[in-house]
Amino acid sequence: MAVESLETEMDTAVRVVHLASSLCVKVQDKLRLPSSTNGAHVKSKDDDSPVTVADWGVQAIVSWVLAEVFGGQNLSIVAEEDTEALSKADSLGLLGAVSNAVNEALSEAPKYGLPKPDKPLGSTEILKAIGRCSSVGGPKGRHWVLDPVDGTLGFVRGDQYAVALALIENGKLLLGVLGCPNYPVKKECLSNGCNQTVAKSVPGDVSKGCVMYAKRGSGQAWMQPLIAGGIPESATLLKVSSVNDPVLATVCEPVERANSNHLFTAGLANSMGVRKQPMRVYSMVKYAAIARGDAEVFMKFAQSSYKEKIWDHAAGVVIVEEAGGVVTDAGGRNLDFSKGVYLEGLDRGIIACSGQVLHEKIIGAVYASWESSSL
Ligand SMILES: Nc1ncnc2c1ncn2[C@@H]1O[C@H](COP(=O)(O)OS(=O)(=O)O)[C@@H](OP(=O)(O)O)[C@H]1O
Ligand SMILES: [Mg+2]
Ligand SMILES: [Mg+2]
Ligand SMILES: [Mg+2]
Repeated sequence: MAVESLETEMDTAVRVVHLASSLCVKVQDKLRLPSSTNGAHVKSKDDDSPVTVADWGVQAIVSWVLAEVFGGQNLSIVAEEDTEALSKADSLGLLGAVSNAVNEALSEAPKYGLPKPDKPLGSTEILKAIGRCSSVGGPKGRHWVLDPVDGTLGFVRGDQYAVALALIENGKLLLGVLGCPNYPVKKECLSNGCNQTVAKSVPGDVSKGCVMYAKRGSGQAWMQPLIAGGIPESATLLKVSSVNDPVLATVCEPVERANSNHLFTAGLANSMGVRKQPMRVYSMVKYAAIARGDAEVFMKFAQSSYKEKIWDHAAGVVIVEEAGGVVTDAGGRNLDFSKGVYLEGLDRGIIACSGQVLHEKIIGAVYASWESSSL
């Protein structure tokens, strides 16, 4: 496939994910303070999932920066959050906290090679930036796809989460960037496999994280360390694991049983000969783990009533594929980013693998287990 230049798009996306990740680090630090000072930072959505100052804050700065760089007129951003809860009369404190986080981050933007506003953004401008991200994507045109904080549950628990930004054009992925502020460049720096970095964290310390990025068709995926107050000069090339024996493979999956059927994936893993315990990790850090060879398989089988959203996968898929991996649904088909907000037509679940050999074994195990369960 011909590689489009996309220089400004990639450069801006990487820079803004670094900046957004630094905002998240600061907000997550605040969440560790005694409850009297952090109450304003976490809210419950209608489906009981959490949303925080960081989710809205990241959405606001990414939207503002993209509009500055590419012009707001024809900009299409498909993103998770909206302004409803923030616009309520009793949400002034929350909006104030989002405002502070956004303006603090944007004041640092020039250090990241990004524009900053002439004066701090007011509440109206912040709500406008968040609200601008209400595009529904689709099969035509260019759409940015943003999950401002993926794994918000992990985020509020002081654990793994990711900032995920991707670009699709005519339904195809062009690029993806993943900020993983609690996923150190070297996995040995984690205190407990891929989970729980809390023990080693120092407030305000961004050096325990990384940012990954890849351009479709380049055959390359890159990783940079997250550093304080700017962008590092170097990046390292990522490569998926070469392990293709299930006995040696590490399988990762969502932490919450409600998000993926642990029993079913344990059966699949067992039937193909996997021996290691699953690595349960919040967020798209699972894709990051596959891309850089810390794990070989990521499986997610949500309840059949749940529809996967494009922002939960877009950035991770392109990074894993360009690092040499394979991502499909459980029927072996590519994920379809052309149908709007949802991954319409997804066959049962998502399977990301370091290579073809393991992938074929899992698809085979899914068929076998599905057939035997309907006997
Ligand atoms: N019921 C259900 N089933 C499956 N998936 C769901 C469900 N509800 C939500 N979500 C989406 O899952 C995103 C978090 O996925 P994770 O893989 O991080 O799950 S887990 O927190 O580790 O269990 C999470 O992303 P964020 O909201 O960005 O955190 C949701 O988009
Ligand atoms: Mg998400
Ligand atoms: Mg999210
Ligand atoms: Mg959410």
